Amino acid sequence: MGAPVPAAGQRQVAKKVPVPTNYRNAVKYVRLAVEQRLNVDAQIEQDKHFRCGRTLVGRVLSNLPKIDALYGQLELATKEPRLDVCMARVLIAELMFGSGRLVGNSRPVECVRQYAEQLQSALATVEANAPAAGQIKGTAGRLFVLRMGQRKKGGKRDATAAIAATTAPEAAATERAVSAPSSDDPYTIPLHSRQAAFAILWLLVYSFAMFTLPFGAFYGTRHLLAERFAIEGFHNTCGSVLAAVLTVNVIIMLYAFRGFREVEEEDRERPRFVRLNTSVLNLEGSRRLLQEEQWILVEEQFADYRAFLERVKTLGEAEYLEDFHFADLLVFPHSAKSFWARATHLHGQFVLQNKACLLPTYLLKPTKKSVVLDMCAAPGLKTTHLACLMKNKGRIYAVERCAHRYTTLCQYASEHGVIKTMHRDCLDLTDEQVPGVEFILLDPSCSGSGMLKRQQVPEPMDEPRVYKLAGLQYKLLSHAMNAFPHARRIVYSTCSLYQQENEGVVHGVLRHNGHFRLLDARKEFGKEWLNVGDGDAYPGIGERCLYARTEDDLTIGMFVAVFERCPEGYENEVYRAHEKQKESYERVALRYGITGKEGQQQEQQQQVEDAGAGQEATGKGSKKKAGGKRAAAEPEQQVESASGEADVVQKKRKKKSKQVQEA
Ligand SMILES: C[S@@+](CC[C@H](N)C(=O)[O-])C[C@H]1O[C@@H](n2cnc3c(N)ncnc32)[C@H](O)[C@@H]1O
Repeated sequence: MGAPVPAAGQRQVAKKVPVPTNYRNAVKYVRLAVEQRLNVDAQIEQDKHFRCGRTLVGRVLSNLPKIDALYGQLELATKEPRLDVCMARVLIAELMFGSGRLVGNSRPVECVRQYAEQLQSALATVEANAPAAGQIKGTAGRLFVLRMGQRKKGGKRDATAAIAATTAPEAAATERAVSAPSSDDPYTIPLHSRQAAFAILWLLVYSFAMFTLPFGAFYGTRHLLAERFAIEGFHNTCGSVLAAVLTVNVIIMLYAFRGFREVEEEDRERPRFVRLNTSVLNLEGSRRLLQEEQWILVEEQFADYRAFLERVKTLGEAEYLEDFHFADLLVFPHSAKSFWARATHLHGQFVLQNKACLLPTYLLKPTKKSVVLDMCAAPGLKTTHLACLMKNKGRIYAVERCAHRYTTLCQYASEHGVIKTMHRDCLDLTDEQVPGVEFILLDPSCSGSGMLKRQQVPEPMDEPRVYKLAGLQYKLLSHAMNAFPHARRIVYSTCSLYQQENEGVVHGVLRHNGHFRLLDARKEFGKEWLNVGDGDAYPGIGERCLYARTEDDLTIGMFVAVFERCPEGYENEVYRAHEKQKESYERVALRYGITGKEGQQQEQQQQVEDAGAGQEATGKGSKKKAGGKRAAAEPEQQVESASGEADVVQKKRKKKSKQVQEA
């Protein structure tokens, strides 16, 4: 088998290296599927010791025609008679369509490895000869079934579809065509249309049930009670109504149950993110550890972020990816949740943390040995990530005011000498207590509307609460900008999707703090990112802030804004515009003999009227502009509310407005 033959008289003492268990197991199932035409799906599912079975076996079966073509083209049957054909299939699949490398030095592995280059060049010919989508119409009915299976089950795609394909070799031969349906295939129904059709169908079924079954239950029970048990009158009616009510409730429960099931299905697309604790483990080490746990690293290259996300959605149950953006983040399928819950022996090296939470820490970009302040630190996931990014050098002050959360923070921080925890209110903090702070992370309490649970069971916005939170967030951000004279970069983040807590707060704070400016977070990030804030409602602000969105990024919802101290003598544009406006208010005030703030009220009123007139004249465009102005005015109002001035100001405004009208 290609292994060097020992020279005459030379004794060979080489120990026989065993073939890795995963490969041996895969060979067993491939043999059953290919030679005996068995559906091994259920068997693999039950084989708890072969967790990566779906991926390994699926990979062979879904590429079987190409693998066999490669096997034939290289004449492996004659050149390597001792190499078992199923073993060859598994190893070629791994090498050409899987991780791209083989584990260990067993003889079959060494044997296939030596053909790696030849296999690579032969693959181009084999792929060129593979049948195109147009050629598969004869088996289109079967392919339709395959597509349904592939799209619906996501992570289970490989094995299920491939095993079905194995039972029909002609269908398997078109695996490539299956994964890229052609527009001229009449059997392909777009996924969204199919989902909508099913939703409507189910709705019809339930409404039909709702309008028929309770009546059936009512009259059936009435009849039964009267005929069989001779119960008439009031008792009969009670029994019949009870039966109808029970039926209604059962239907409602079934409907709700279906809803929960759908949420679970959606969950399945969401990955489990795991961060490396780079203080104790590097990427290479993580690969080794995970391989020992039978995880398979998908080493594909992605053209862009969207292509990566699509691959994440179809991760096999034993596969994982290294993240597209962050080198210290790994992406596992949703089903890995239970593995990570059990794998307590790995919790020191790996940290369960959502990808969105890495945006603020990466964007803070603390330099080596710098002084960082994490104003709202507990439980400390971002703090410990900062410690890793800073390679445990410099100083991180981690502040938390809530006692029990502070205890958790201390536990997390205990491994990182660079973190100094402080149990206090960060609004009382001054530069003397945390000397020389240059970088500030502010991740304050928020409504949490971006958390998955809140998104799955949406509830209406609690406006007074959000209003209050925005006031507090404004106060904290203002404090960050003013209490620490050496602060040069501030990152503000929330796990809220409400603009009031995000762009609104940023706008309010820029307006009153000319010495900090808002950076373009997308540019600062330096990599492809999909979502930014609302630039229509908050021009010059929205488009500079980042959002992570569950529906796109498969993460929790998160907002991030990055501020930088302005150079000497420079003030941010929002502040300058506001100052200019204030001057114009003062001029109005002088004209009418009222105070500056009241002048502002007059001017704003005039602007709204102007916008209204413009809207009438120009339609939609002007309406948007007016909306933008109104939205932009919100944080100002929130600040006033936070300091308890709002009512007084309102009353004064009304009174003076009346006076001016009279004048
Ligand atoms: C969203 S959590 C922070 C999460 C944390 N950054 C992480 O990634 O693990 C907000 C925290 O800020 C704390 N907090 C809120 N206001 C505070 C204040 N004025 N001073 C200190 N901590 C505060 C809350 O108790 C809460 O633990």
